[in-house]
Amino acid sequence: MKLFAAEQIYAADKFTIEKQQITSDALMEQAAIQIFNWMHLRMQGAPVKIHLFCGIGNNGGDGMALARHLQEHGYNIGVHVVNYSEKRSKDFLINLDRLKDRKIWPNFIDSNCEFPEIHKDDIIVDAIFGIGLNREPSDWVVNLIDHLHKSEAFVLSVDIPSGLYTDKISTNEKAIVKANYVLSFQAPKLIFFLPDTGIYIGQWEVLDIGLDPEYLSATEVEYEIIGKNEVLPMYKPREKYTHKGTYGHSLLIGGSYGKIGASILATKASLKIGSGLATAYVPKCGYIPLQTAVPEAMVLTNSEEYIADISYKIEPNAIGVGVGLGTEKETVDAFSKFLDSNKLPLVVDADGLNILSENKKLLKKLPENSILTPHPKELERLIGVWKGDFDKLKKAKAFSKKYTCVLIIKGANTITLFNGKVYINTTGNPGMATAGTGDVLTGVITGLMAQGYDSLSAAIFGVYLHGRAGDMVVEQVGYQSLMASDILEALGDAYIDLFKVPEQAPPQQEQQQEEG
Ligand SMILES: NC(=O)C1=CN([C@@H]2O[C@H](COP(=O)(O)OP(=O)(O)OC[C@H]3O[C@@H](n4cnc5c(N)ncnc54)[C@H](O)[C@@H]3O)[C@@H](O)[C@H]2O)[C@@H](O)CC1
Ligand SMILES: Nc1ncnc2c1ncn2[C@@H]1O[C@H](COP(=O)(O)OP(=O)(O)O)[C@@H](O)[C@H]1O
Ligand SMILES: [K+]
Repeated sequence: MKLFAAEQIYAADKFTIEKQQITSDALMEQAAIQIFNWMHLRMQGAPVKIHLFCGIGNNGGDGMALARHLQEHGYNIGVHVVNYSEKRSKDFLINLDRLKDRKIWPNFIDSNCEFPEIHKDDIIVDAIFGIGLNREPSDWVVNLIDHLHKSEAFVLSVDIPSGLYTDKISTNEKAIVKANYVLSFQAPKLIFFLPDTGIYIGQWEVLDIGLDPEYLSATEVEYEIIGKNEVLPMYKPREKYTHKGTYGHSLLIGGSYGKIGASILATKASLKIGSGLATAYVPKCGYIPLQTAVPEAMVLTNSEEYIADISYKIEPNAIGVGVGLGTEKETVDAFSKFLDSNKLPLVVDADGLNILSENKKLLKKLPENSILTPHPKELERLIGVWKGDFDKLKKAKAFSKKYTCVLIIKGANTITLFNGKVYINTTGNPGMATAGTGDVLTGVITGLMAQGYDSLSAAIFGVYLHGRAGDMVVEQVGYQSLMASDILEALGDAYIDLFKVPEQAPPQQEQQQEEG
């Protein structure tokens, strides 16, 4: 799914208004009706007090229009205009008049006013700022936001939590509304998926407000979120008259004394994801553990406790290097020598990345389209420290461009970057924050490349399947007990799940379930 920049949303807005020959307030009305329907379906006329805090721009306009619909359906509302500027938008004013026509007199709040009392069982609709925020809110608005938080009432934010910019990090975290739920118009926003800003969003949902679909599909974007719909077209089915040679040979280079488990996990993952053959290249101390733990794999050994040379006579189709590798001087030299002769794009993880960070000149030896899979600390060693997520993305993009590599930034919402584009994964959960899950990912991606997936597809699809396996297995084992081996076991389920159509309960039924 595409993630649009604020300017692209404004442009789509303008295009839709012209094409459909409607007024901008008609579009606002559509947006407000969508929010109203969402609330009405869930609240069914419940007499809960709803406080609507509306700014003076179009986000506030949405709030005013929503207030009118709520009032018409008998809801118990309080409308507060957060009067932070004299420059009120045209559609805000139209909706303010429509409220007044219905004898609803909003309470105007400015720097000198007392804030309204809010009970913790009330509902707050946050329509203070939307995607138009362009400077830090005044102190009294920050105080108001603090007042909203102190009430502990449920916060429903319109479009985005007020106080978040769409393209930079706020300097004042107190100026940002913490939303329990965000109803976002037309498409989710990038900030929902980044660690610095995602913390302000409990849950989110997209409401279709009718922006022109053709315009949106023709609009090129930098950011995309990856779910089942995006990965399904990548899937390569298995044909009847094929054999193990058809599905490639994965080579996993890594392991050192005390870290042989990493090689076991990665090697096993490459087979589990469908590689026809797999070879583990490990120091001799890994021979018996590997042959025992993964009888399906072949094992090549070198040296005793860590790898001191990388040479082999096999012809792998994909190579993953780095898990449990260690950073001994001889290992570094072996890796460097290996890079001189190797032509295959690599999957580099863990100590492979640490060696690259310590010896940046080696980066130039990476074949084009290699995949680097750093977690945030490894990324920092590669690209240096960053100031906030947007700076991180900028630096990561520049790095991926400079070395023509696919960069996978692991974490909640793992981000894959390549060729100036950014793909944000939607699977995975905090249960996966546990030893060895990254090793499994390395094996998964290597195994996909062995089967002929190009680097970018292997990265995006691998990250998706790895996270999906984590999501499926966490339902059985729980967050705390999830271990990397559990993800391995669930990889098959993640494949099968690709072809399951989600069961959608009709709204009526959904309602009954919620009540029951
Ligand atoms: N195409 C869409 O997605 C639609 C968007 N709509 C709404 O329109 C919103 C955007 O509206 P606006 O562009 O009017 O902007 P906002 O309502 O987000 O911001 C309010 C206005 O205040 C000014 N401002 C920004 N930061 C300020 C600050 N710190 N202190 C004082 N004033 C400040 C800005 O210049 C802006 O015009 C969206 O978030 C959404 O809620 C809807 O009305 C329907 C259509
Ligand atoms: N909070 C989280 N939510 C979703 N996925 C997570 C979370 N924490 C970690 N992960 C995933 O788990 C894996 C951890 O990899 P890594 O840090 O390299 O672990 P290790 O080195 O122990 O194998 C990555 O794929 C990452 O995306
Ligand atoms: K808002």
